[in-house]
Amino acid sequence: MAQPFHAGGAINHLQLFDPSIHGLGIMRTFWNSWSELDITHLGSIVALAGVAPAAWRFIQRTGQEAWTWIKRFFIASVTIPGSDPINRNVASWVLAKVIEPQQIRFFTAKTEIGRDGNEGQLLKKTRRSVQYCPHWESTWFWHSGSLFVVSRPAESFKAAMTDPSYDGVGGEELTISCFGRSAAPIKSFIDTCREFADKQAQYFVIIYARDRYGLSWKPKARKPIRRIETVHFDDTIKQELLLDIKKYLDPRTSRLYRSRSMPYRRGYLFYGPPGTGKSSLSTALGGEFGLDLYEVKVPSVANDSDLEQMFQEIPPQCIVLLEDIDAVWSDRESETQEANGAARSGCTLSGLLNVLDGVGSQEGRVVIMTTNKPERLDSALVRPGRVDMKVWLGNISKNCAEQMFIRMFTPESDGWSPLPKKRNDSSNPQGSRQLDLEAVRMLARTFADSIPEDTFTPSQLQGFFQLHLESAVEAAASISTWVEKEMAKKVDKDFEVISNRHACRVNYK
Ligand SMILES: Nc1ncnc2c1ncn2[C@@H]1O[C@H](COP(=O)(O)OP(=O)(O)OP(=O)(O)O)[C@@H](O)[C@H]1O
Repeated sequence: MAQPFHAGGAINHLQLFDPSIHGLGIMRTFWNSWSELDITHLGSIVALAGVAPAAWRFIQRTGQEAWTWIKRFFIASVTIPGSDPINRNVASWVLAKVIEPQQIRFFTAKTEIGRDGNEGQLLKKTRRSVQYCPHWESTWFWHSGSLFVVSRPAESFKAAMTDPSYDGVGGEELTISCFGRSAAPIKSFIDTCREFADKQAQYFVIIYARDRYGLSWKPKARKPIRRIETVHFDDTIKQELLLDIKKYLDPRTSRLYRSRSMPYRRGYLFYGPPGTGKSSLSTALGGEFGLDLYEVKVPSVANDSDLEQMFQEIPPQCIVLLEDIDAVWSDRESETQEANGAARSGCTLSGLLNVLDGVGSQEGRVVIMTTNKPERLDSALVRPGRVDMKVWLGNISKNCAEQMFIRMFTPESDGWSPLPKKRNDSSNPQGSRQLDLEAVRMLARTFADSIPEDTFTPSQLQGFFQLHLESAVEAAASISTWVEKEMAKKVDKDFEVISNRHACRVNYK
């Protein structure tokens, strides 16, 4: 009998699925044992799976194309650069009002640094708190009757996360889009975000610093407001300073300056030994007047154009803190300073004067310069118009030491008492006895009597309090011994030089 012809030895396609020919019988039995699926359908499924990715790519491309057209004709959008303060305002609003209520499940975790926390816990690496930053690329929400989309590129978020000082809010370019042919709803949305941020920020000062590449300003820390009363120095000078800044920030002053063609700016110099509160006072002023703080570490500035760039990007109405301003030398003093091994900034004196006087500086900023070495400053830098008020922050006076003691041990509403815990006191299971404010005041006077006038820095005294925080009585009793020990220590040369300046500070002012 003639056999059917098989081209190229190929078998008939019906025979291909004949279980008796290829031993597929076992597989078929297996399939049938747990599924109704016929093995002959497998080919179609495999073919479909092969087509699916291409189909998905097609749908995506079509979607993107459609989205581009929708954007072009039906969507308004505003892009906010990562370094702008509005960026942080919008990011905070989106986090609080959209992302958190959605109970997002995707986070980036990193060890929290530079935050106030439980000091004891911070000593153990494994106990350091973890910061969880919600991970989102774009989010949709309704606001005041309009549909909004806020998106941020994932790449810039990843880059921000590698910055150890990043606190997880803002700092990446944001694009806000809304359906409609007008950007007005977006502008009103941004106003809402700013009001929201203002309300939130009333308890915090935001400190901006250059990112690690020196390319843009980044929020470095959000510090709880430090009350100005917690920075101890001459009360009269403190009141003068507060009044001066208040008057300067008054909108009428800005109008008056402008109408008389005067540059609207004000400069302050805080000078004194290390640890006397120059940085603390600057942060406290930020809180007092609701201003953000832009920190420039002068010795780290690479060159004049970097400094100029920094100043151009600083918004109006903020504090610009130029720390360690003595690192800027004029050409004539360069050789002697270098021989002394002093730190030198990459920017020059003329570069600094240019940014202080430049167009960008006339926008209501408060410029604060700090130095430990006022004698090194060029007279051109501290002339009126660049520095309008000089504030000496020196070693602590008896009066300030007394105030500091009262602040440290004033009984608080949480039931904490400034007395040592009495061991085995069964009548008082919590071991605390109340010490009223009058008793604290009396101890403060005894304490201050033991402190020599203008000898220790406030930070040294703070160090002492850190050892005796549990008990006002113990602190008052231990101070004489501490003073003796500290006095016996070798006095640092630099301190002597600065202390001598104190004597001629009246001339300096
Ligand atoms: N006048 C002060 N009143 C209260 N606390 C102070 C004062 N001066 C310093 N301290 C405390 O000492 C620490 C260091 O203060 P701060 O950094 O402000 O000093 P500084 O003068 O800026 O020092 P440096 O010149 O080294 O930068 C802070 O924790 C601060 O609380």
